[in-house]
Amino acid sequence: MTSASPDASLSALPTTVRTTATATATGLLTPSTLPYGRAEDVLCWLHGDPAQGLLGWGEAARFEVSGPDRFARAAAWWDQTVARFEIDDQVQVAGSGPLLFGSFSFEDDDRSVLVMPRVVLGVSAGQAFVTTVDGADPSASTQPLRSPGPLTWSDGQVSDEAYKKLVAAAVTAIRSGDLNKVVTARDALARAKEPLDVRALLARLSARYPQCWTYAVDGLVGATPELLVRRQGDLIFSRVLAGTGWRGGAAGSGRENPDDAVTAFLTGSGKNAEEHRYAAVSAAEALGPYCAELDVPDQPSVLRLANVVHLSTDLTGRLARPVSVLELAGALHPTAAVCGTPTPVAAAYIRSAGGLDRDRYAGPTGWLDAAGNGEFGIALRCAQVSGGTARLYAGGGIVADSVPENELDETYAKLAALRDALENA
Ligand SMILES: C=C(O[C@@H]1C=C(C(=O)O)C=C[C@H]1O)C(=O)O
Repeated sequence: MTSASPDASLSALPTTVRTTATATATGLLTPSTLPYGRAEDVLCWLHGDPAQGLLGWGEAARFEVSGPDRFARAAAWWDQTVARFEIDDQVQVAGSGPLLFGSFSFEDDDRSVLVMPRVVLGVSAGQAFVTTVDGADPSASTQPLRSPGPLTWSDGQVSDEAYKKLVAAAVTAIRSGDLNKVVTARDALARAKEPLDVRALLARLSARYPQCWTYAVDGLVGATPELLVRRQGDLIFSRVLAGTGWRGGAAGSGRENPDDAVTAFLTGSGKNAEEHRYAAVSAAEALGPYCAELDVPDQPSVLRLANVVHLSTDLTGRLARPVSVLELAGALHPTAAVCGTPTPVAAAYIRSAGGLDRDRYAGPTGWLDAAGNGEFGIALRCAQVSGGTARLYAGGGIVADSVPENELDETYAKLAALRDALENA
């Protein structure tokens, strides 16, 4: 599925893109700068404290695509589109000039969405800038952030009981076949009386999770700790996570994991270390063919977030030839962290197990510029927001000795990121 034939969509496309420096202080790149509007209209990529990154609104161009070649088709559409622009980029930093936000489906046959905003506010390397398309007015008529008000919670497609059965079935399949690890997932639904203000969720997420990348593309909103790939010139970076510990109070589950035991559990557990090593090596194998140099640390580090801790490995490399961040994201997806191992066996198991429709959850989500530089995270710790409804997603890696109750707790700990943002925004 594409939104239109390439020629038809190109004729309606914008022609001029202009980036100028602004005096905006770094601390002012906040979601409250965005105009209030539908969840689907908010575009965001923020990281750090004070936050740097990109906020976008308005739709200058959109491309929807599905299929196993969706990354290549999106890259071809963007190259063709960019070639027609008259570009005046007075800043020349990461994210300046023509910019595309994108969010790809986990499975091949669901919808992936790419949106070029009409206005972008950015801060990169301490430099603030604004990009406008076809002379768009960059001054947003802002409104105060709106809190969601009282929420009603209900099961999504996969209830607590259904999730425990899904985990138990996965354990049986792992013990009896050639599957080593598979990532199962579930959802939960929150309903508010009024349409949700995505800006308020983003503000809460970026303040609480500065080490994560807070994102929004076409209503998919979250703060991911896992950066699938960054490409800037010939440098690449990827943060691989696998292995999760969580603090007490998995959202009222009654089963607690004491705070000081978490790191010891993660670093002391052979199972976690082995699973993590496998995830890091498989990411390195996907990136290797593109790289002249690739550094893979021997030992993982511990990434501490407000709700969970993870084993984490940062890969850094130098490309052997220029290649779009979209091609790199396509080569890495799906990683062992969100699919399992061996990849084809785990992917087939996920399709046949009758669990959750993932849509864009666990798919690559991020941005790219005219030269194919950019950043794509894995869409985790997220919700699909539409009107007053949010569908929250969470999952975890299942291995031969996984225990369904513990796995359910792990999803609660992961869901807490969005749950807290909804309840306290
Ligand atoms: C699948 C999720 O997280 C992934 C699974 C992890 C695990 O199994 O330990 C850790 C981080 C992520 O790679 C999720 O957050 O929904």
